[in-house]
Amino acid sequence: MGMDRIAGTAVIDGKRFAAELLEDIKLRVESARQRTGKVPGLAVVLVGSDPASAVYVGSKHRQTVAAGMHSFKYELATDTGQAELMALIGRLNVDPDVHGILVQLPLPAHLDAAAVIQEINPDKDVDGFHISNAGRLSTGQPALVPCTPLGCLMLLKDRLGQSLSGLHAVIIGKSNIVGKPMAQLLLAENCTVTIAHSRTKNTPALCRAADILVVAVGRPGLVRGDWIKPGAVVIDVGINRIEVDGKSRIVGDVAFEEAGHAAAITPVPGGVGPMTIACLLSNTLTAFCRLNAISAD
Ligand SMILES: Nc1nc2c(c(=O)[nH]1)N[C@@H](CN(C=O)c1ccc(C(=O)N[C@@H](CCC(=O)O)C(=O)O)cc1)CN2
Repeated sequence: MGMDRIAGTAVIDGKRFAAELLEDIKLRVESARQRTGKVPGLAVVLVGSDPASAVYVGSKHRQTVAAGMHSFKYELATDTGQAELMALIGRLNVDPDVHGILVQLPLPAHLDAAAVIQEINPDKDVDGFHISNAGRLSTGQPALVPCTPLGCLMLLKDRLGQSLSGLHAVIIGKSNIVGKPMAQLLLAENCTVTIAHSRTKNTPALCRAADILVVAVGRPGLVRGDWIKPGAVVIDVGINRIEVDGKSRIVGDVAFEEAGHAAAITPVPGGVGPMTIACLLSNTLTAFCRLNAISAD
């Protein structure tokens, strides 16, 4: 995978990696279609009018179609009730043309997001958020894995070679959709894993010992340059929208311009974000193949 450099640091081109992955997925979708006569279908449910969510759902729809899959988009009003949303999921669970289901997060505050996630058939849970998939991941069983951590792992393995064994990985953030599954994935790679969070007292010191640093907090520029161990690989999951000179831009959780002594770092935008969507399509193909009892190759 191609990488540019800032000073001595390689910039990990997640956008390019994701594009290459999507080309591979497109070929595998066509192979699956030839073998089964069916096309993988992804259902995306958007509730409300959050602008960022609308951008991401639009991108998921376009890339699903570009990969040769069927995309089913459901746009529900902000005041949609819990029962109505649960009923839609129930219909999608048994729809033979739907192999992947996701409900875009965050949901409006009146909705019980945990219950919504639990309503999804685990075999169609292409976000990998269902308790069944989270439990399978934590116990080393085959599971649908959350898209962002899966994409981060792909970038790390591409950068560090296929073995991460023995490396010290520090993850800042303990969310169910990134931090916790990221820790499980790196533990499965035989990393020594530390999870730091808002109550951790010595986060900068922990980071300075990290060979791999994954930051998933949602605070712009939280990680300063002197938190980064020389030669470390930094994965910035942050997507923070800020105003600079009256213009809106997206920045990560790491002070990118201070990370010159890292061996490599993902940019924001153009790093982890595109991998999230590529891994969603990979998960949808995986779910399709399992539901149709064929190999994913
Ligand atoms: N049901 C889910 N909801 C959310 C998830 C998820 O995995 N499943 N993750 C995030 C949002 N997200 C996907 O939904 C996502 C975020 C960012 C990107 C991305 O490509 N970002 C670009 C910049 C795009 C922009 O201009 O904002 C980049 O980083 O280069 C893709 C998907 C929360 N919700």
